[in-house]
This record gives sequence, structure tokens and C-alpha cells, in this order.
Amino acid sequence: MSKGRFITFEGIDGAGKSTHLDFAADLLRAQGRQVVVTREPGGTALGEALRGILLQQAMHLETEALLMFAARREHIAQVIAPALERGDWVISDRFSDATFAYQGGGRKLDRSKLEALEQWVHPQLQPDLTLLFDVPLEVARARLDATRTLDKFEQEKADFFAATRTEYLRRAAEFPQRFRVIDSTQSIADIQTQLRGLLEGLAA
Ligand SMILES: Nc1ncnc2c1ncn2[C@@H]1O[C@H](COP(=O)(O)OP(=O)(O)O)[C@@H](O)[C@H]1O
Ligand SMILES: Cc1cn([C@H]2C[C@H](O)[C@@H](COP(=O)(O)OP(=O)(O)O)O2)c(=O)[nH]c1=O
Repeated sequence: MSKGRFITFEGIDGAGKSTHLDFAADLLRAQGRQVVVTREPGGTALGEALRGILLQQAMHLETEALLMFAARREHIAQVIAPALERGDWVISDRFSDATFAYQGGGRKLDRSKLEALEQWVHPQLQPDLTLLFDVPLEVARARLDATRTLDKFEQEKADFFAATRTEYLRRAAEFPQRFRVIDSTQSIADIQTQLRGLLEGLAA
């Protein structure tokens, strides 16, 4: 049985990552892969309940980080690890890079605390490929304003998203072997062409 792969989609809110999840999954299925599409916070019954709390309620910064990792622990145990062991491919709409970017970059929680949690919750597991959908803040904001009612994170101010984006880009530079930065100001069609190339490269 061939080994499964773990792919994560990241970016600030409104960057356009969710738009491409199903496209990527369909592309991999057309290559004969079994694909599990999931998300964080969420992906399990407990994780989805925590998501409801995390996206609506104000709380202490460290509580927020701990709950993100608690949801992630359950997600790995119930969904991600079993799928990879079966040889399935997993596409997750966000994973730990989001905690580094949002709670670390955006909210300024000390990175060493997040690294300790990451070491605890998934010492061995890292994505094989992380697609970072990157756009200037004004573009992301305009896309969000045009489409939906904003949750707790989406209501944050520009400096929060600037710091979140900066931390994402810093991590992309720190882990260049797994990160690919996608210029998400391109048209959806152009991004899909790029995604096709990236996913075919991973399948080879
Ligand atoms: N490349 C793009 N060009 C123009 N609009 C886009 C693009 N990508 C996404 N959008 C639109 O922007 C909005 C937010 O996209 P979404 O995928 O939900 O963002 P995210 O999941 O990153 O928060 C949606 O209305 C979507 O149709
Ligand atoms: C996984 C994760 C998400 N988040 C935030 C980022 C998003 O604003 C929010 C939910 O992510 P997302 O699924 O992108 O929301 P949407 O349904 O609006 O596309 O949670 C964190 O702050 N830390 C994390 O570790």
C-alpha cells in the first residue's frame, strides 16, 4: 500500500484557501487516490464543538491556544493518523501553522509555548505540503466583506492580520521544503493551474 500524504491549506481569512479545497481533492481523486478533506479547528465531533466556542467566545489567549491544540489532538487521533495509516491522502483546511500565525503572530503568544504544545501533540507529524494562500490585507478584507458575516477572528483589525500574515511568511521561509506560497491575488483559474502542477509534483 502506498503511503498517504498530508496536505494543509493556510492563509489569512479571505485569502481564498477554502475556494480551492474541493478542486484539490477532486484532482487527487482523479489520480486514483482516496482523499479525506477536513478542517481545523474541527474535523471531529469534539473539534467542531470546540470550533463553535473558539470562533464566538472571547477568552484568555493561552486558553485559546490550548483549545486549538486540544481539538488538534483529537483530530489527529480520530481522523488524520488513521487516514494516513490506511494510505489515504489528507487535505486539512488549516493545521498548526495557523496557531503559530494567529495565536503567535496575531495575538503575540510566545512562540516557545506553541513549540512546546506542538512537540507534545504531534512530535513526529508534519504536513508533506503546506499551501500558503497569500494576499495583501486589503484584498482579503474586501473578499470577506463581500461575502459573509464575520466571526471572532475575522472581526480583528488590520494590524492583527498584518502580524498573522508576517508570521505565515516567516514560517514559509523557515520550512521551505514543505511550504509553497501561492499568490492568491491571481485569478481562481490561474491558481488552479498552479495547484495542478504542485499536486502532480507531490504525487510523482
Ligand atoms: N483568486 C480569487 N479571486 C477572486 N475572488 C476570490 C479568489 N479566491 C477566493 N475568492 C473569493 O473570496 C471569498 C473568500 O474566499 P474563501 O476561499 O472563503 O477564503 P478563505 O477560506 O481563505 O477565508 C469568496 O467569496 C471567494 O469566492
Ligand atoms: C486552526 C486555527 C484556526 N484559527 C482561526 C483562523 C480562522 O479565523 C478561524 C477559522 O478558520 P477557517 O476555517 O479559515 O474559517 P472560515 O470558515 O471562516 O473559512 O480560526 C486560529 O486562530 N488558530 C488555529 O490554530
